[in-house]
Amino acid sequence: MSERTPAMPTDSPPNGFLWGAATSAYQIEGSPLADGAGPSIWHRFAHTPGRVLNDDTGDIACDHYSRWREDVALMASLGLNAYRFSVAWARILPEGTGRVNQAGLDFYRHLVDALLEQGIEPMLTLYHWDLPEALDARGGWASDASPGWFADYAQILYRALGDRVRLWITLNEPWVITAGGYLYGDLAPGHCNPRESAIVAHNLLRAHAAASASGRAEGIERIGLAVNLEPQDPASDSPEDQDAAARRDAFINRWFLDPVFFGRYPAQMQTIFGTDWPDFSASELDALRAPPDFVGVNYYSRSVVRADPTAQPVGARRVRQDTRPHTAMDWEVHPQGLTDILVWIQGRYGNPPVYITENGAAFEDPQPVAGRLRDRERLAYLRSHLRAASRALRRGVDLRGYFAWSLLDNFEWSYGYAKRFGLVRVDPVDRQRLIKDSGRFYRDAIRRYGGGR
Ligand SMILES: OC[C@@H]1[C@@H](O)[C@H](O)[C@@H](O)c2nc(CNc3ccccc3)cn21
Repeated sequence: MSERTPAMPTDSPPNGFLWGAATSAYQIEGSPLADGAGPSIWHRFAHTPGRVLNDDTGDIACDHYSRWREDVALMASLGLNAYRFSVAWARILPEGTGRVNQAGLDFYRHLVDALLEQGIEPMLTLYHWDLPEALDARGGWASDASPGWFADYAQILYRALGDRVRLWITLNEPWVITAGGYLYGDLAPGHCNPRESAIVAHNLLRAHAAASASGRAEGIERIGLAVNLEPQDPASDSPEDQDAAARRDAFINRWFLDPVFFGRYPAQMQTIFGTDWPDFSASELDALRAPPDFVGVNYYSRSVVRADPTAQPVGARRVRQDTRPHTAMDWEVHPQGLTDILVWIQGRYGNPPVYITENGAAFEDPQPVAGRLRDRERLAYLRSHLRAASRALRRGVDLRGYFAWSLLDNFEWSYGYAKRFGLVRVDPVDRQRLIKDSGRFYRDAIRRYGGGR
């Protein structure tokens, strides 16, 4: 099969299937303080020496804030019929609450209108990690007031864009927000405090429920939650490794989905956090129950897990599969894990509608030659994972769309610009866009199997 022939599933996805790409505000926009916007925790974090590789910042990023018209045209040239993006909260509410910055609302309204003119369905993420700095100064997600702040912000956007945007996501990856920002400290705001992290996770769940309720009140019908999911395969059939994999499964995959679907935390959370786990009342737990209208699945890889009492707080660690291919993030390439996790959702949570809201890979790209960039590894990753998604469809998973991560090479958080996930190259000097071979493959696959725009 040649690289150009999209080796896609034999059976086409259902009618209305979305073929998209995903980005987030701080990673692509640049101009973080333009037109009245306030600073976010990522603006502060990236400007703190030593926090981001090479001290890179999102001050320019992909310059999408200026180039958004060009980027919508690029999406149309790829044949996308959907685009997932996030709104920078501090562009809308520079102080996080109170005064609304009309220029911020105008930016996103123009973007949405341009997408719709091209027949591209917008999927709007309300929060993709960039909390307004002013709210972090008031306790951030650890504050009991944070769910109310978030619901008020969401309501402003529902009222401004609810007549144009049909697909909404409250939070992107509450697990990463919690673990990266408050447990391990490698992401903004850079805290390392287990008890605080458990409170933050609880407030994020309260915030999802509050923003879902305020969306219902505004007549919004499709509100989802995007979660990073990662199958946890035990390294051996020993009870110790089986238990370790079960703990890490609860910690990563069920910490947030069980509460929103069942109104309870996984039993292992008490074991993992010990005395740092708060004593939540029955009513506090029941209030977390807010089943999403769809689950956004962000899938990249799986983990093979071995018990390790020194690897806290879970007592488990990943075992690198040295004989298997890995991406530039050192994540194993394991497409079967996508099928497995989609079937797992189907069985555990009652076959809810699902979108793959992120799937992609960073690799060391070759330099372009004669206007062509041959990113063979990323193309192969994309092909194998589209096939994996097709296997899930054949198993009856209610899969409604696929969003490649990412449309553009962009700011990869604490890695800065050193890791590139884009289907489209962004030149580090002049930000010129160049569609890579993986982007061409995706375009051909959409032409061949998509319903078209
Ligand atoms: O790392 C690639 C992307 C990132 O650019 C997105 O903003 C974010 O939504 C995202 N989530 C994951 C998967 N989960 C993850 C796990 C541990 C640390 C960081 C991310 C990968 N990615």
